[in-house]
Amino acid sequence: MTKEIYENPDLKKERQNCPFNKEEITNFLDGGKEKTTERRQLETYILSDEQLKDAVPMEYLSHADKYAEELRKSCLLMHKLADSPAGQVQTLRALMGAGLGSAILKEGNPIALHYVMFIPALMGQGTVEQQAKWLEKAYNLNIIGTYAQTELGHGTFLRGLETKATYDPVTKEFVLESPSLTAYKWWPGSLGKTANYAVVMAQLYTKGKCEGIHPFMVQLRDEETHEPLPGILVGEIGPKLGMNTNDNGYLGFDKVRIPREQLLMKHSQVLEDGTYVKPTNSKLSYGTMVFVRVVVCQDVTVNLRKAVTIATRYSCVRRQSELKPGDREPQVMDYQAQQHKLLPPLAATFGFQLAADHLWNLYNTANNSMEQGDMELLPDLHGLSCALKALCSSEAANFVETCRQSCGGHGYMSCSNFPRIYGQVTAAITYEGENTVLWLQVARYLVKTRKEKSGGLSVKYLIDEEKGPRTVDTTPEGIVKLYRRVAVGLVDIAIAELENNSRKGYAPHDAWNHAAVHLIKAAQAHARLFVVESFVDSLKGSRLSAPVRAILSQLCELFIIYWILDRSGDFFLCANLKKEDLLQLNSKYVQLLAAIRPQAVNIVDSFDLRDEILGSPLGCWDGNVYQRLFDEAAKSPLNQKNVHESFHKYLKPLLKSNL
Ligand SMILES: Cc1cc2nc3c(=O)[nH]c(=O)nc-3n(C[C@H](O)[C@H](O)[C@H](O)COP(=O)(O)OP(=O)(O)OC[C@H]3O[C@@H](n4cnc5c(N)ncnc54)[C@H](O)[C@@H]3O)c2cc1C
Repeated sequence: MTKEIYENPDLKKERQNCPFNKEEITNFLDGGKEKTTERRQLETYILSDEQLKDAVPMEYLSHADKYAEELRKSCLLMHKLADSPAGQVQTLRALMGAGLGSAILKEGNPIALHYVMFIPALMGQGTVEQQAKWLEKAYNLNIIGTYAQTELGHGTFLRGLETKATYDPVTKEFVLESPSLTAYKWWPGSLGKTANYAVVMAQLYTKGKCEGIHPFMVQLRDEETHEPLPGILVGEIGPKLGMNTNDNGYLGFDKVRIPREQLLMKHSQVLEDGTYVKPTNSKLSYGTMVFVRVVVCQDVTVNLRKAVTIATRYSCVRRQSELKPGDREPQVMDYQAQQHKLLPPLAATFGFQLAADHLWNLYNTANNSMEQGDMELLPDLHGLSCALKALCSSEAANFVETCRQSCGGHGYMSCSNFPRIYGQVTAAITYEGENTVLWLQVARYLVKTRKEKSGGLSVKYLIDEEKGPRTVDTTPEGIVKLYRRVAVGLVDIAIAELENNSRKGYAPHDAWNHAAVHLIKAAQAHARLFVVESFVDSLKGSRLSAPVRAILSQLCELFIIYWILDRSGDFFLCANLKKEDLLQLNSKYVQLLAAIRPQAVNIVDSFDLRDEILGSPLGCWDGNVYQRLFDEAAKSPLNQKNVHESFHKYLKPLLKSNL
């Protein structure tokens, strides 16, 4: 007899009569049927290993024990790589990401930086000889590295970094020094306890002149004992909002000597006599940055999918209050207010992924021309990747927090997994380029393009003016036009502000600083235009069945209207929007909420996120929320005895003291 699998009756009902094929959406998101099969095989291979499961939930371990436990699992995963059904590269990508990887390494992977930053830095900055010397060792995990750039005193402003590497032509060595407390490296992941090597960014001094920031390969710890080498002062920076087992660290240098050959010399060199040879092209490292930012967009999107799945399933299980007097309490998902919280982030997961895919395709096209020596497309792509990274991370962080709030009190439990998901997504606002700083870089590119009438593909709309009457058309294609008008209009407002500041007598840098609010708005509008355009165009161009196309088109429309309603002032100001248009969009929006509501569970099911990946009693496929919450509470160390020893030590004396 087969054991009947429990399924919450409300969820069961939600899943009946699904008008579209969920598997088709799964395949669409995975990038094809074969990719889905491959992913599932890999998930089964990894998640069925008992040794990779937590005996005790992470929350109950000390800071040090958490690190040790995640390191144990991380090393075990590396041993499993060789037999993986998906191949090493695919498996590594999955294990470092927000999906499968986070099911095992919930608080962060202590060796992630080795793959995410150290190896790419060696590949991007090392000469062929340098790669031959270190890459194989790195791939074989004979050495584990990190990327040490940020310091206690400086993150964004790279020219302000203080770590010094002074060339000594007598010994043909560089001398590394941290001249002050603020010069200490602070933040690099894996640096605290795990890595024994690092690519260190330092100011290069030779022949008495500073040549700016350069990458150096530095051994930090003895390969046998793991003790820090003489002159290396290294440790962990302590607990953070999230990602607590990434052992982010600090690092100082007390006159550490390294051979000249440890300057990574692919782009610039120091000759034996100390002569500095400049890089031929300053844009050469852009390619890797575009790649990393696409990965950030994909990861925050997966995290958002997790949050939306948890909140949507829970909202269909949870019944609360009274909608119709005297009736049974409704599922909270039936409140329009709840739909307004959850359906825009649900739609956003598609918009962000399609935009990231679009950027990835542009990157591959640009790479081909780069191989022919043509670097022209790269600055444009660089700008676009900054814009998309900043938009996806900040919007996803807000949406994840809304999902948490939508689950009421239970969303505040650690076991809901919202705190961890939020911790990961909000970190992406700061790393790989702090978002505000990225927005301002994007704005500089937009202003330059608009003023000089010259720029790349993504900003062509700033050069080719819209022709014809500026009517308002609320079809998806018409709405794209409105976003375009807003993007152009906000750039013009920022330029006017800059000119106004100049007229007031401000120096250019002050004029820029005093226009920052407008500049950032313009950059954000540019990023939103890219997402909206990618979403609309991708659906037009795809070979989807009619039912899948119908639901994705509804999500697309909902999302592009949601952003207009949220920022209607910009559309009144720049896109010729009238009160009647806004009212019409408002009623379209609420109609779409009602139309999508019945399919919300089916859509999140099509994300195909296993319970282990969701890691939340609120979001499990079976909807057995209350039993699972109780099971989680039973794991609390405070529940192992009826009376805790602290009662006798502290509470009882107080109770008996007759104060
Ligand atoms: C989870 C996590 C992991 C990290 N991992 C690594 C790592 O592996 N290796 C590494 O080297 N670093 C790492 N970092 C550091 C990260 O790269 C820096 O935190 C980031 O570059 C921001 O620098 P900062 O912290 O010095 O902030 P600051 O630059 O001091 O920024 C502080 C505030 O000032 C604002 N600001 C700064 N400059 C400007 C400007 N020009 N105009 C307007 N506003 C400005 C910012 O917007 C921000 O609001 C990590 C950080 C985090 C949070």
